[in-house]
Amino acid sequence: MVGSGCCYVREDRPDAPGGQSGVASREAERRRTAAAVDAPMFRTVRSAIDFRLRAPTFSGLKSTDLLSSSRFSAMPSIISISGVTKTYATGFKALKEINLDIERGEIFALLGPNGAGKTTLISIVCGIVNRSSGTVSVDGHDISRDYRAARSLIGLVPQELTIDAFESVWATVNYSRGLFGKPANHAFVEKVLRDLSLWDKKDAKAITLSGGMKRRLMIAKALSHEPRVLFLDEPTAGVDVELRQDMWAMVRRLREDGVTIILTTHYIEEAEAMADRVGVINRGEIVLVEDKVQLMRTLGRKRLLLELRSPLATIPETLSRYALELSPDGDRLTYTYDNQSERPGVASLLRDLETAGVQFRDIDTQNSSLEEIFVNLVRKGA
Ligand SMILES: Nc1ncnc2c1ncn2[C@@H]1O[C@H](COP(=O)(O)OP(=O)(O)OP(=O)(O)O)[C@@H](O)[C@H]1O
Repeated sequence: MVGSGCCYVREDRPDAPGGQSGVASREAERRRTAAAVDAPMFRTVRSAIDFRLRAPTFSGLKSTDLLSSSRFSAMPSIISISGVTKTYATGFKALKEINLDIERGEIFALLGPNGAGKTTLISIVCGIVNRSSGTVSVDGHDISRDYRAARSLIGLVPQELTIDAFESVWATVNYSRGLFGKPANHAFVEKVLRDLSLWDKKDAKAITLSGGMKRRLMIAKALSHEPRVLFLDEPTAGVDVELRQDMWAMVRRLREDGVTIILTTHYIEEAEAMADRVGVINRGEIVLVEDKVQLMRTLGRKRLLLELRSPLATIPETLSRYALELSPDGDRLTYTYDNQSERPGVASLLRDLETAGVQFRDIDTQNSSLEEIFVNLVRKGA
């Protein structure tokens, strides 16, 4: 998970043994943040902003599919990641030559199994982790040479809660805005709190908020300095279904306001519900970047379910070319086919069923979910 960022450093809790007072704690956070924002550039690298779509090729897709899949390709990318690698001090290669462009105004879901490198990649873009090689730019600002400008465009919502328990909602968000050197703007902060349904809690101390409200407060904090890009690391981990849907709606509203959103999630349904594009990372490599709708069309499978009038003991020999599955009770036949497959079609199956004397009382089709596609991709790359 994304760890504590430069502006989300873990605060010393006043209630912790030996903890600081709220004021001292805020002062410590201010100093740490200022130090991080002023930190000398990690390394000077030549900016290599490349506005071409650089989706990696995937065996199941034609390059034309990839090129045509981007609804945003006419606009310059807001984040451009080029040849980024990361080798940790242990010698572990967490990222291997990552090339990825995030398009302006999109919701991009970065999916991958545990340890795939999602957090490492996000942390590099946010300037929390140093890359070993490669370049990253945010809206044209190189994250090394132009760190302040790049960082000020980014809001980061880490998975861990990093809020001062004894501070009010109002103070938390206004203070966070100040950390980025932005002048006070109470009207803006009010709008953020209203949009996140936190306005009636503005005077409440963070400790009195529910888990879901705390999570929304983290988002308000991340939005306080009016970033153009919002990173959400597992935004709905441990959040109930109703709140999850509220958060999805909120993220969509942010996108309508022109904020680009990059989200990591283990809930594939979340990516399916929200993302414009999906990137899959596995073992430090991006194995796929694709428009979600296109992905589901191209890699998705369909299933034809036939409820039989009378159970079958075995599948008739004349139907063997269809690779049908018979349910254990013999009541149902399932025919799975790729959307783009050259296998015999449904019409010929229905004809052959009739010839074989197999009658059915109901028929249904199902599309495979993004989850199935994801599991297949990760398994292939394993
Ligand atoms: N500081 C570190 N030193 C050495 N290895 C690290 C360090 N941080 C992360 N790694 C390793 O790098 C790999 C990628 O970790 P990362 O946290 O980026 O994965 P992730 O995709 O975010 O995983 P998860 O979904 O579990 O959060 C993992 O194998 C992890 O153990």
